[in-house]
Amino acid sequence: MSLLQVENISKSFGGVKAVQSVSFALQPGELLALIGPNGAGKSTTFNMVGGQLAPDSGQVLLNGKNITGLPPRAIWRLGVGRTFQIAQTFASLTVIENVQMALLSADRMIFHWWPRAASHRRDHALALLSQVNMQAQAYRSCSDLAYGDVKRVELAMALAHDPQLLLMDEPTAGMAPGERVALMELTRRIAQERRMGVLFTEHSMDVVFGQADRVAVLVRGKLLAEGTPQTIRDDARVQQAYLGTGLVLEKHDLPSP
Ligand SMILES: Nc1ncnc2c1ncn2[C@@H]1O[C@H](COP(=O)(O)OP(=O)(O)OP(=O)(O)O)[C@@H](O)[C@H]1O
Repeated sequence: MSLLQVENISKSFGGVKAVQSVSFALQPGELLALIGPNGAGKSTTFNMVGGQLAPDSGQVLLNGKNITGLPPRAIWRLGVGRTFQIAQTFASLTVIENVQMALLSADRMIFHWWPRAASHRRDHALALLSQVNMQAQAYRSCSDLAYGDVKRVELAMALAHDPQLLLMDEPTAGMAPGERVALMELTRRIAQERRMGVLFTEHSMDVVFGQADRVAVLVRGKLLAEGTPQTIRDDARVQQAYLGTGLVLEKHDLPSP
């Protein structure tokens, strides 16, 4: 049984068929990149998995359980974490306090709020920070961190409720090329260690082709191709789909296999 099974999901907005009968699966420990030109249906697909949107038809299964159309909080409770295009941390709190807040939420104690967070599961928070190599900066304010470090804190926060599946919406947006690859290498290592699946949308081809185990390509709402980075980079239909979009998908720009 797959960790995530997406079966023929579709979504229209008025007359716009944003996603049309898209299917794919994701296994534990695997990184699957969802790519495609602007308006291809990536965010819509992503939001149907996370519960922000309900599909018009089709279904989403998590470990065989039908989660189609459940609200985001219920899907999160079932083990689906999420990070956002713009990192969601509290700038006024320290790094460790941010992770402690995430642990309070995971423990259903969020309404205890401050000052409980300061003492809540400090060791666990430090262990999560050490997984993202941020332990040494635990007591710094989040507002003092470089953006790449904020993204790592956000990753530690997403791990606080021990997700089986992590949804990452353009995780490397706004980051420098070296930082992008480092963040996704770290994510990849954590995913393998925890046997956590990762579904991510991404525009940076160095990240997609260097880090994803598999790549799914959406074009105008349909799944055009799905396979290993090698298969996708050699697929003439994918090359064609990217022509004229302003996005680069050329062999000389991609890392060697
Ligand atoms: N809430 C909405 N109302 C109306 N149309 C929408 C809505 N959300 C998305 N669409 C349309 O659905 C199509 C798919 O959009 P979507 O945002 O899923 O694409 P995307 O691949 O994520 O694009 P991008 O890379 O630009 O973020 C587009 O034509 C978009 O205009």
